[in-house]
Amino acid sequence: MPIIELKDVRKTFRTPQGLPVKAVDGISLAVERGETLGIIGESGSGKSTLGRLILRLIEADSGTILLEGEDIRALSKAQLRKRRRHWQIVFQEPFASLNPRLTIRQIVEEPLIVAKAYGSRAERLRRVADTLEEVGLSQEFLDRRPANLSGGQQQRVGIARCLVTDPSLVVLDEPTSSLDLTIRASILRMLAKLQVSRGLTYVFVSHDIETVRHFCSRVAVMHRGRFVETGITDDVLSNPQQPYTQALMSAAMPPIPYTPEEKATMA
Ligand SMILES: Nc1ncnc2c1ncn2[C@@H]1O[C@H](COP(=O)(O)OP(=O)(O)OP(=O)(O)O)[C@@H](O)[C@H]1O
Repeated sequence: MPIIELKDVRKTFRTPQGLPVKAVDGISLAVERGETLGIIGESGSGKSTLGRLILRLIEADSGTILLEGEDIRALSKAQLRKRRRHWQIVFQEPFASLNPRLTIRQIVEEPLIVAKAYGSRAERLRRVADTLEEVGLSQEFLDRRPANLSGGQQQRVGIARCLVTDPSLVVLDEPTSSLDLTIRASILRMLAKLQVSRGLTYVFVSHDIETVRHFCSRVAVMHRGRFVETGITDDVLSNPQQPYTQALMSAAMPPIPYTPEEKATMA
């Protein structure tokens, strides 16, 4: 059974002038457990909207969305709140997505409190410390606040907050595009390791073709709310069949200079 299954999912927004924008226009897809599906496309093609629809962070207009076999559009708000801890998202801008008034400990503990399923305070705090360690942040970060962290450290906190509830599926929405190249590589390497150690499934939204090439087993190319091409990443990116993919590739940035060791851990 695929962990994610979408059938003919649609979402139309309205511009301030009232004109319809078909952000997601009839998308069907299946993602198997442990896979990383990359979604690429230019700005405005609908990638982030699709990522949010998959987790029901926004409501679809029509279509079916099954996560682990469960029809999430049919869940009540209360049921969805309970399930949400299994299906998480990491956002592009770590600082904007972290509450500046809270300490790192409070930020990472919050999803555990909301879920009401992780034991006593002591058990929760142990889980927080363990998860922070897993993303490379020592105990000394517990009492700091987001503003006192670097961009890379903030994103590690964002990832810890997402992993602390032990999810099976994570949508990564441009998780490294606000970071410097070297930090980007170390975060991607860590995400790749966590995927293996935790058996995670990733949906990776990105406009960076080279990152997708190294990080994703399969890729879907999105244009105006539709998939124009999907397949094994190497096949699609080495031998694009559709004119849109070819154009996207030729407009791509030069390859990021990953070291051979980084490539090996990200493959
Ligand atoms: N809340 C909203 N209200 C109105 N229009 C929206 C909303 N969210 C997205 N859109 C529009 O839907 C389309 C798809 O946007 P989306 O953010 O999903 O694209 P994207 O491929 O993720 O782009 P980017 O790479 O710039 O984030 C765009 O035309 C966008 O302006």
